[in-house]
Amino acid sequence: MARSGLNTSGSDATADLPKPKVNKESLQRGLRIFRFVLPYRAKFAVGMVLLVLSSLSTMTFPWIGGKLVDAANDKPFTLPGGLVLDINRIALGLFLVTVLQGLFSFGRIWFFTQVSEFTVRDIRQALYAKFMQLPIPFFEQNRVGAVTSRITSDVAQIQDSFSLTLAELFRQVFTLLAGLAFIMVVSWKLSVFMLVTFPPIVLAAGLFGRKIRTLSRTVQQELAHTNTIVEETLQAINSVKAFTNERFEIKRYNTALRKVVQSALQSNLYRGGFVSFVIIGLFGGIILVLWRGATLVHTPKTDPNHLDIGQLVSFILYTVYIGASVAGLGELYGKVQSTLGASERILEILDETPEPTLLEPALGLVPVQVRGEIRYEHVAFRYPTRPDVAVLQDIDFYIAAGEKIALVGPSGAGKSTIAGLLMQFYPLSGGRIVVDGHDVADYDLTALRSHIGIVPQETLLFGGTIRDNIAYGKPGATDQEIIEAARRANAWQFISAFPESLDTVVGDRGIKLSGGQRQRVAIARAILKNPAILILDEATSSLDSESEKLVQGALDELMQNRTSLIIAHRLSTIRKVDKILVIDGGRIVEAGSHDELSEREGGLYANLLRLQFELA
Ligand SMILES: Nc1ncnc2c1ncn2[C@@H]1O[C@H](COP(=O)(O)OP(=O)(O)OP(=O)(O)O)[C@@H](O)[C@H]1O
Repeated sequence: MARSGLNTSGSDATADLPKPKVNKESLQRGLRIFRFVLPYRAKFAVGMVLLVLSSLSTMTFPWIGGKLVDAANDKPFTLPGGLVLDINRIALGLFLVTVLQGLFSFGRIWFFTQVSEFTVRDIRQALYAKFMQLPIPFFEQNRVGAVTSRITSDVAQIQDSFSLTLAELFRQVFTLLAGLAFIMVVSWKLSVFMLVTFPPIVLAAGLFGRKIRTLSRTVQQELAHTNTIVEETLQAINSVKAFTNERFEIKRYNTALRKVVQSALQSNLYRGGFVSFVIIGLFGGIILVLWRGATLVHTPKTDPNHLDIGQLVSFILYTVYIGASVAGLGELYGKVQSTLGASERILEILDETPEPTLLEPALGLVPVQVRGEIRYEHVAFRYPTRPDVAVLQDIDFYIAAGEKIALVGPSGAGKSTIAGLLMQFYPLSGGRIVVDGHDVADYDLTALRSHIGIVPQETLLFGGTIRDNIAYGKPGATDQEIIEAARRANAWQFISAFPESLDTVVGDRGIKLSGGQRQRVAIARAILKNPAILILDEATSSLDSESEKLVQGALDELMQNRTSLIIAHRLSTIRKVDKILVIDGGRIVEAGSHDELSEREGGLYANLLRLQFELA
C-alpha cells in the first residue's frame, strides 16, 4: 500500500523555528488568534480592570512609603480635607493598599486563567478537528513532529501569553510610565540624572542576560542530544548487542557528555560575570543616584532643589520599579515574539483547506446502498508531492458488482496507488473513476468512504482494547456483533483464550499481538464495517503456514459478496479471482484470468509466476 502515513522524523519541531519580528504586520496577523478570546470577552474585561487596579495599588506603595518616612521626620501628611495622618495611620493605609493589591491580583489571576484555559481548549479543539479533516497530501508535506507541536508547544505558548505575558506586559508598561511620571513630579532634576545613568546599565544587563540564555540553550541542546542517545540505544538494545556495539555506544555517549560539560562551564563563566556585573554596575548606579539624592536632601530647605528625605525614599523605590520593568520588558519582548510565531503557525493550519468530509448537509450523492460496480476510465495520476512523476497512466478497467480482481506487478508499479485512488485520498490528474454509474467526485466524500473497507498490509492497531479495535469498524457495535465478527475472522479463538478476552489491551500500536493476530483483528474490523467494496492489501511479511491458513480463511469470508480489489504479492493466493490486472510502470500491461495469463508465452504474469515458483 502506498505509505500515506506521516513522516515521523523530527520530534523537537519548534526549537529552531524562526521568531517573527514584532511589527505592524506580524502583530495584525498574530492578533487574529484573539478571535478565540471573543466568547470570553466579559471575563477578559473584568481581568483587565482588576489588573489596572492592582497595578495602580502597586504604584501608590512608594508614594505612601515616602510619606511614612516624612512623618517619621516630623512632617505628617495632611489630606486635602485638612485631616492630618500620623505614622500609625499612614502605615495602616499602606497595609490596606497592600491587602487590596493582594485581592485584585487574586481576581486578576482567577479571571485570566479562566480565559486562557477556555481559549486554549477551543484552539486545541479547532486544531484537532482540522487535523482530522486535512487531506492526506498535507501530512506528506509536513513532518508529524511539526504538526503535533502545533497542538502541544505552540498552544502552550499561547496559553502562557493569555495567562501571564499579556498581564505582565501591561503591568510593566504601566509601571514604567507611571513610575516616570511620579519621579518627574518628585524631582525632575534628579530624574534626568537617574535616566542618564540607570537605564543604560539595565540595558547592558539585559544584553548580558540574552547571551547567557543563548549559552544555556546550547547546554540544553547538548543535554537533549545525550538523552536521545540513551533513548535510541535502549529502544534498540537488541541491535546494539547483536552488532556488538556496546563499546561504540558508550564512547558516543561519553563524547556527548563531554560537550555538555564544556558548554555548561562556558555558560557558567558568563553567569558568574553577570552576577558581578549586576553587583558592581547595578548597585553602583543605585549608589550614584543615592549620592546625588543625598546631596539634594542636604541642601537647605529654602533651595528650590531641596528634597525631603521621604521624597528621596519614594524616588528610590520608583527607580527600582522602573529598573525592574525595563529589565522585564526586554524579556517580554522575546515572549511576545514567540507568541506571535506560535499564533501564526496555528492560524496557518486553521486556514488550510480541509477535505470535504463530515459535511452537514452532505455535499453530493449519499447512497444508502452501494452495489460495488467500479469502472476506472483512462485514469492518470501524479502524487501532489511529486508532480513531475507520472505514477499512473491510462488505467482503464471494469469490475462488476461482487467481482474480485487482483492487481499484480513488480514493486513500485502503482498497485497500491490504483486502489487508494478509489478512496479519493488524492485528486486524479486525468480520467475518472465511476462507482455504480456515478463519478466518485459526485459522491459525498464521507458517504462514499463509508462503503469502502480497507485491510492494509501492515495493520496498525490503536492502543486500546481488542474490543475498541474491532469496534472501530462500527462505533457503538454491541459485544454480540463484535464477537460474531471476530468469529468470522478466525480471531475469536485466540481472543477468547486471553484471560481478559475482548478487554485485552493490545499495547501501543498493537505490539502485544502477533502479526497474524493483528491481521485477523483488522479483518474482523472490516467484517463489522460491512462495506460493499473492499480493498485488500495482501501482507508481504510471511506468516507461518498455520497462521496464514487462518488469515486466508478470514479473508475469504470477508470477501464474500463484496467487490474486492486485491493487491497481491503472492500469486498463489489469487487463483480464485475473477480477473487479474498486471501493472507495470503505472500501466495495465496484461489482463485476464490466471489460466489465460499463465499460458501467455513471454508475458509478465507468466514470468512473475515462474520466478515465484523457482523461489519457492
Ligand atoms: N505518498 C506518495 N508520494 C509520492 N510518491 C509515492 C507515494 N506513494 C507511492 N509513491 C510512488 O508511486 C509509485 C507507485 O507506488 P505504489 O505504492 O502504488 O506501488 P506498488 O505497486 O503498490 O508497490 P509495492 O508492491 O511495493 O507496495 C512508486 O514509485 C512510489 O515511489
